[in-house]
Amino acid sequence: MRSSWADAVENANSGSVENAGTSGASGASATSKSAYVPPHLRSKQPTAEPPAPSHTGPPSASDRFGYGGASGGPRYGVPRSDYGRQGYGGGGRGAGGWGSRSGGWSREREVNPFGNDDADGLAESTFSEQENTGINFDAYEDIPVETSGDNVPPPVNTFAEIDLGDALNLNIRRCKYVKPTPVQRHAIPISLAGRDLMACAQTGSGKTAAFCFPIISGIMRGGFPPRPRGTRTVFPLALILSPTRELSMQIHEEARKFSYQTGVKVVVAYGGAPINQQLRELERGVDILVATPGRLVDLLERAKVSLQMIRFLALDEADRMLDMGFEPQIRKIVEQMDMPPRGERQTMLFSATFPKEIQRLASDFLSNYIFLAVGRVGSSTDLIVQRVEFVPESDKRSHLMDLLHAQRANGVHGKQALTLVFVETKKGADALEHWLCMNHFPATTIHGDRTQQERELALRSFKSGNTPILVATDVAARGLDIPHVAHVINFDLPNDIDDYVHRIGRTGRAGKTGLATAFFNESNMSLAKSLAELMQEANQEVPDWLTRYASRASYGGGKGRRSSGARFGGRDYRRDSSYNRSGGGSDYYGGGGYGNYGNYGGGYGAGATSAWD
Ligand SMILES: Nc1ncnc2c1ncn2[C@@H]1O[C@H](COP(=O)(O)OP(=O)(O)OP(=O)(O)O)[C@@H](O)[C@H]1O
Repeated sequence: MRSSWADAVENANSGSVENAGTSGASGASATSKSAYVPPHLRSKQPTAEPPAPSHTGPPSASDRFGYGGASGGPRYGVPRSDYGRQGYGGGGRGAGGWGSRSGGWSREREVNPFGNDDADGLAESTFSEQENTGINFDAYEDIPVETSGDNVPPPVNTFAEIDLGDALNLNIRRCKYVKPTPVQRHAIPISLAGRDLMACAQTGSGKTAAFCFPIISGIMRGGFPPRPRGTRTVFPLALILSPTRELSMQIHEEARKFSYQTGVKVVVAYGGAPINQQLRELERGVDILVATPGRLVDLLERAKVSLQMIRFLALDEADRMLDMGFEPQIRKIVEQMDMPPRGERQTMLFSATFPKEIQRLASDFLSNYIFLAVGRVGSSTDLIVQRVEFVPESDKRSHLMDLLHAQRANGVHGKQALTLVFVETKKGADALEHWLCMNHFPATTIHGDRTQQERELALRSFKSGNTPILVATDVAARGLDIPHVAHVINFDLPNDIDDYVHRIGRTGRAGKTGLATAFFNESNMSLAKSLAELMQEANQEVPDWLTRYASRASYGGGKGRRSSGARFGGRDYRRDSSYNRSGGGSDYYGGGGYGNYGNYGGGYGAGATSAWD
């Protein structure tokens, strides 16, 4: 087990903030956590006013930041010619904040997403070598990093090396981020240089900030162009898409922290919540729109949102977004509406897993991109101890009970540690929750058949520890950053090894350690080989019986979802000769086309989208 950057951050902060590195969606401070109200329940702007900002206004695009020359490239230099046709009011707000937007958001009214932090004290200090030397990043020194593409910008070691701007730097400090994580070290300079990026890095390694920082900084750097007047359509400058409502909410919360007092306005839109509230929020002004695909398509079809001013497009969990369930919607949003084409916008794709077939598909959306893999593509972090136990179907409940009893006995003051239990079906989730509650284990569920309000309530109750057991379907498998999840139990294993990687990645985040237990039986044979390989790669103890199952050739490969050998490639598909024979389309090593896309089996059947979105 390694210690790492998050532990080191805590040390550097002298333990003053518990679990500073895992503040995540629920807030960088306890104050922001308790003040949280889910977006769909916000019926009006909060009345509580934050203290007036100590500085006078948002940065000017031209004079505030010392961005080196054409790092943003010609993409954002001049407003596109069609802006003039829309009846723009001319003045706009220039590089100004929301105060100058008619009927809009003013920075003075911006709710402090950090709660009552010591902003003034933080403002006085700057990043310094001294702070960073206290951090043990050695654990990551040997992490394999692969980059490919033309003229890859070099990585940085500190935030101070990159000019993200004063306001954003202050927010980074408020988040207690002392030093960039490995993926941030590489991805941020690449994105700041204006390059398209396909980035793969392990779960919990800070990918959200890796795409948010360049977007926020890029918007500030490029200035806030005037938007059309006389229309209720809104024109965001950046779009961040994610597969689940809860993940979109979390990214929104994070992005709001990062963009606090920068003048950049972040709005979220997702399904299952009243659209009118989201429309009102959008009409108050939006620079960065975080959305789930289904709700966005709805907004686009109603002409409430136009994508014609998009400069930045980020797909979080990009492989999931381009898998069968979402790909048509993503294609519609990116290619068939009014979004500037690739090459004109900057596109960033992030995930912990990136099967080569999906890489090929994703390359349709990218232009002369850089591929970045921090750690092996699709690998799990070795901060998570993985255990696999052979448990026949009929014994699963009693086995779970044993685990939970043991955990409770070992817990502080007999308290149950936060435990996330993954099951395959929504019905199975409800049944298990009921059974757990009957047996005096407080549990709740999150799955696609629950109302959005129930889902959010369940998540809050779990995060707070009031209901320390969350039974979930794959809707909670990706991206959710829940501090203190001690144990992930795969009560039912998924069909696909990448889903397993994401599920167990709900623990062992931000450098913290975690435990993952899987119940394996005959129904999981198709996963044996890839599971054994994954565990081996993450230096885990592989039980002999699993090795034996894995060695049986007939069980290899895993339900045809992945072409064999693709998984642990850990590399850019453009370098793989077998993927280049079809030729055409790609702007690097040939490639193009849809490869094995039609072969995708398992995973998410038709109709899954609505449950996710
Ligand atoms: N530079 C940093 N220093 C300390 N903590 C950080 C830093 N960057 C991010 N974090 C924290 O690490 C945690 C994980 O980050 P994040 O949710 O972005 O991971 P991720 O790579 O997107 O994970 P996943 O693959 O599961 O989506 C968060 O709590 C975040 O606040």
